[in-house]
Amino acid sequence: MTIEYIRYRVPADRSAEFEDAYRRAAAHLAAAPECRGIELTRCEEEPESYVVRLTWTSTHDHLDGFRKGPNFPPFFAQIRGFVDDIQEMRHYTPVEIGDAVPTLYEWAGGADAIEKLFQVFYERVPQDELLAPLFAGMDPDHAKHVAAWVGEVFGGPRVYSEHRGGHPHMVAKHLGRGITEQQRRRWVALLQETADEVGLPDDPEFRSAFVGYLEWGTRMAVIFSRPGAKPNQDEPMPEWGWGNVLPWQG
Ligand code: HEM
Repeated sequence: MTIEYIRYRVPADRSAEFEDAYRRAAAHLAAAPECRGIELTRCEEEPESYVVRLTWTSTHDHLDGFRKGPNFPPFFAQIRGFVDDIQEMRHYTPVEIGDAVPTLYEWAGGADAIEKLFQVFYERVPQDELLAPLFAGMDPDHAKHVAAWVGEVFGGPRVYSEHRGGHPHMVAKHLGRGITEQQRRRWVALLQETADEVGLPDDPEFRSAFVGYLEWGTRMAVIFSRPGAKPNQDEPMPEWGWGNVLPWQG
């Protein structure tokens, strides 16, 4: 993850035009898989100063992917008139200083809690008539692997990326499996029941983020598993957060 800061000094009589240009440009960033977010801020003390904060999957993805890809020309066309107003345009690497808000991984109880969830879940799967056939040849360490994946997605250590082939490996494991909508729903329902059974936090904020990920992830798994599906295996690892609600304060 790389943060790019672009600092502008825009004369007051062009500020509305500048903000509109970025509103239009943002649509082309939204279409780019390399871009994970954009924020435009205006200085309160000196309204001529603006800072654009762009989150890229990596500096390489920005420079070699986005800049050379189809979304750059229409993006740049919107903001090219303000290039001379740029005062700084550089990439920054986030420095780990701890976070005021815990990750979903920490809130869930870390690696032990997530492993227990999937251990119990995959003990139940072979007894479920809809799911059992899909998992008949399951790797004996499957629960551990899925726990490593989910832990990483929820903000935990990069175990799956570093030791299990990351996103491309996970995608490959679903290819050609033909997962049905009924099976997807059963997977989600059984995992939620298991979450209750193993005592995963049940506050509304955590559970809404958890179920949000399950809905998204299982629907992606169904898409990957369709006959002839050709998913983009270079997609970066998903990163899941709290969404619109912060952790429960009691
Ligand atoms: C959030 C949703 C899901 C996540 C995070 C997930 C995660 C994973 C991961 C990480 C693997 C590869 C494990 C390894 O490295 O060996 C995998 C494999 C697999 N997944 Fe999923 N999956 C999801 C949904 C589903 C659903 C809905 C189904 C079917 C109902 C499914 C069926 C399978 C099967 C059959 C395998 C291969 C198991 C084996 O033979 O080892 N997945 N999944």
